Amino acid sequence: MTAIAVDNLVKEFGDKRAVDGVGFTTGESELLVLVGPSGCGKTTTLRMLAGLEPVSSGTIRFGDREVTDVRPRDRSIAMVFQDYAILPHLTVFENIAYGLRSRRTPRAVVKDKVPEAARTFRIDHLLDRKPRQLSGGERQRVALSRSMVRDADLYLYDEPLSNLDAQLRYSAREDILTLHRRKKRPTIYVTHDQSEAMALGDRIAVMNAGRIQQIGTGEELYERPVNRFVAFFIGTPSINLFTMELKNVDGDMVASGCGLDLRLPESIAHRIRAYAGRKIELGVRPEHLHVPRMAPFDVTEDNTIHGVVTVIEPSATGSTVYLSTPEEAGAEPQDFTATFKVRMPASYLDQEVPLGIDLEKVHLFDAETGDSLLHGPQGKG
Ligand SMILES: Nc1ncnc2c1ncn2[C@@H]1O[C@H](COP(=O)(O)OP(=O)(O)OP(=O)(O)O)[C@@H](O)[C@H]1O
Repeated sequence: MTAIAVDNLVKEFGDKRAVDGVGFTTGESELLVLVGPSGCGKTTTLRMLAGLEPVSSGTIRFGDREVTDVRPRDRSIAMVFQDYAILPHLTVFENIAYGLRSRRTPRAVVKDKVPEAARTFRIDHLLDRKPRQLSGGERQRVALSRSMVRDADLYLYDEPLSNLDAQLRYSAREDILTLHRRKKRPTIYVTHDQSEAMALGDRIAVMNAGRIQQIGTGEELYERPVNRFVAFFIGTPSINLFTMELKNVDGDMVASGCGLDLRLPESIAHRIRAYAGRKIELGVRPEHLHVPRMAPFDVTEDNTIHGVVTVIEPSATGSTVYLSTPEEAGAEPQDFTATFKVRMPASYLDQEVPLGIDLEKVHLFDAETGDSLLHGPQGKG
């Protein structure tokens, strides 16, 4: 079976570099998600893979075969677009069969495969309908059925769920995983939604400004982001970032700033002594802030942040609490977020509370470059 290898892919539109040296390989049955903010070059990368957009430079290989300049129809690709590309004048059956017919598939095969795919996606009772008689979710499943009937070397999805409401999106994710598990072929899935990326991807490539910032499993990206961008993009609510200075205080490494002096544990300190005197951003994920009496570690003045509670938002699993560092802390107040597994009573609103920071789990980034001091090319982890 075919795996995909993309090397140093560049796309320029005039003097705009939309894709700037993208490279990755996929496993033979891997689902790789490209995720990133609007305009970062995801769709352009996908269109180059499909052959719909010529590359400015770089190579694309499907297994042993270089396809960089091969026409789209000779690439053996099945693609599901954001707008599903469903033909309004054809019935559901004919829409699903479209790719097979255009490849001159024998009638008997079409007659078998189309209802089978429609059954998989629970639209077999709609085969005679026209697209205008379908709901958004049903149309989306027509598009999935159409890619199901094809035996392609590569499956591509461009934000196929963005037109669906939240509930349908969850069930459609399952449909996509069903299709992927049946096909066991490399699949590239584009989305701007990090939670969708986490739910679907075997691995995730986070893109920004035309480049892949990091590729890894959801867990790797979440726990070991190589830079501030990845740390901030992955995870909801986003990681809290505090601009601070690293100090060596009698051999201890202390992160100082925003009214805080945080004594970093030796597990982190020994990796960053060379950075003493440098400006950093300290990243704390909202779930790594703890009410002192419930913290799984000792809360002391070396790991405490004080915050005035500004908003308490109940969530399915507890509460999300928005806070601001108190004014008298000797620095500009800074907003930050904490998530708790329990409901915080409304009586805490406008109150100042101490929270323990799990310093074993913090992230440190060079304030200038945004690179992690702990993970990736600059770090040792
Ligand atoms: N045909 C084109 N001509 C000129 N510029 C283009 C063209 N297609 C894309 N671009 C530009 O290239 C950049 C990347 O676009 P692309 O559509 O790949 O981003 P994206 O990450 O998929 O964004 P979105 O999530 O909004 O679809 C954008 O700045 C876009 O304006």
